[in-house]
Amino acid sequence: MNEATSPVRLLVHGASGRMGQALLRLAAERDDIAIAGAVSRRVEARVVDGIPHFAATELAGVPPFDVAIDFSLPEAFDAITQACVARDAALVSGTTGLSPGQRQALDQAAGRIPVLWASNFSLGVAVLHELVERAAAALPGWDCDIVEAHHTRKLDAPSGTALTLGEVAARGGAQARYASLRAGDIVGEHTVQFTAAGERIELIHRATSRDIFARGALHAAVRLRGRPAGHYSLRDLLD
Ligand SMILES: NC(=O)C1=CN([C@@H]2O[C@H](COP(=O)(O)OP(=O)(O)OC[C@H]3O[C@@H](n4cnc5c(N)ncnc54)[C@H](OP(=O)(O)O)[C@@H]3O)[C@@H](O)[C@H]2O)C=CC1
Ligand SMILES: O=C(O)C1=N[C@H](C(=O)O)C[C@H](O)C1
Repeated sequence: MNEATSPVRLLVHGASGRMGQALLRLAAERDDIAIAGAVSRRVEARVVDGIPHFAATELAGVPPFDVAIDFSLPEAFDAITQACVARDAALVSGTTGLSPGQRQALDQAAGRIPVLWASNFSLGVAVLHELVERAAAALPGWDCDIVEAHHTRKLDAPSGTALTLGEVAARGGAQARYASLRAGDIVGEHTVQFTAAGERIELIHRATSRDIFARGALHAAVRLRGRPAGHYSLRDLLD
């Protein structure tokens, strides 16, 4: 079996989390992915459903892997980036709340390995980017406000998606303001609102399942394996 036909050996970083659990469940349904290992801050069981689990402190000792998918926390991000560079493996990350220094480190890593970081792995948000840029360019002088709502366990605000939408609006000439709501178990909602005297446009994306993010990340991982070093976007890897 050559690399093109063998399953992608995947390391899931942040495995015990909400996203990590969705990734493990959905990866198990695919025959083009083999889970090489699962990493969390702490481990309670060494092997779960045949998958070896490792604590963050054991990252250097994980089995060989082709791609790591990281949905963890900013404080865990440097270690997985370095581990991917050390193993010459690709990195797919959705961790939000990264510092400017961490974004720079990601750019440096992209000089050595294939890297894809996205604040949102859903197809709907990718399309929302295009709509927001067009609306911002077509509505000079209108107020642009980005309102995001998430579950109460989310640590960063504004959300990574909101900040990216703000960057997209800026490309169209709008300067966005942000508002954040934390309530219940909301998976993730983003409203981009353009307002002028007497009228208003609202562009809304509502995620109701984390599976959409996990599927997007798994899709990216399969398509990133074996590519040259560089910084890739979801668009680069779409079918
Ligand atoms: N880009 C996107 O599409 C999406 C991005 N996200 C982002 O993904 C990240 C994770 O979200 P979510 O799954 O809800 O978070 P959780 O809090 O549910 O999970 C965090 C995970 O990171 C692990 N972790 C914490 N510290 C370390 C460490 N030092 N080393 C290794 N692992 C560590 C935790 O392990 P332990 O349980 O042992 O503490 C846990 O497995 C967030 O930044 C969130 O904003 C979320 C959804 C979609
Ligand atoms: O933490 C989450 O849950 C989410 N985080 C991402 C973000 O910060 O934009 C994506 C999604 O909205 C869910």
